[in-house]
Amino acid sequence: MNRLAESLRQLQAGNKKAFVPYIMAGDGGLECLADRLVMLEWFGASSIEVGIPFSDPVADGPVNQEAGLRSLARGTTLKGTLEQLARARASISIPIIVMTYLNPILAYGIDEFCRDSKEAGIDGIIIPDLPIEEEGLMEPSLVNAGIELIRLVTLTTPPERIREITDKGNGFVYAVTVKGITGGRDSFQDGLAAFLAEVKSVSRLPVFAGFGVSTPAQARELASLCDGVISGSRIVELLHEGKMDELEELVSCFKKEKESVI
Ligand SMILES: O=P(O)(O)OC[C@@H](O)[C@@H](O)c1c[nH]c2ccccc12
Repeated sequence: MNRLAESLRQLQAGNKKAFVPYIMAGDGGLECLADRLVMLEWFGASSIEVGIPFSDPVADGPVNQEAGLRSLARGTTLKGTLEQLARARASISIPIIVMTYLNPILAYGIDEFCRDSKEAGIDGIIIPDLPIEEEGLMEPSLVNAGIELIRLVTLTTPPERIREITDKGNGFVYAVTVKGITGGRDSFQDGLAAFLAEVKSVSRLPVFAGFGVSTPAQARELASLCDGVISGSRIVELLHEGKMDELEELVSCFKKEKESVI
């Protein structure tokens, strides 16, 4: 069983919610990536989503876009990121999920990317601009490398397509909770509870929800409707501003809850 499947099994067995922080590789310098991953695991992250900077990140809001630009300005490459992830692998045990648009993979070479990702100990991958109709392009190499493709469903995905998407793979499904791009929101969209209930009812996979989670209270609210939450822009911001106490408070929000119950 791969690390991601095992982690999902443990969460379910322990009746625990997952908290998945997203960070931009190379923001703050690629040399600090491994330390940041170790810190996030220590704070209580269940998995970590690592973004590859890209010049045209269509799903990203301003905070993530700026982090990507800072990272690119420092010369971050996909190759360099995979090397740092390989180095980090020895020090962390939780799953690593890479988020990248398709173009950097095509430029790197699909087979080479899957091979090097496997060697780096990457467990899953999110490719927001790869529709399921085009997955054939990547699938054999990913399967060969034992890397799970994490697929997205959104508020506008019709039910039959949600079923089709969640019938695939052995990871989790990423339920996007807003109509729009990544970034903080004051409140969640109307109809969100019904949407997540629908995804949960058709999905054989655990359902993780993301987009717009910036506070522990929002994370708890959302987690009551699904199996885990993903938080990106706020994490990126707190790291950039060096607000480590607040970062710990957010990342550990389910861990603390659990401990205080005991
Ligand atoms: O930033 P938010 O609103 O907290 O959402 C998570 C998000 O940043 C992260 O999962 C992500 C970053 N870039 C993406 C592109 C597509 C899908 C997801 C993402």
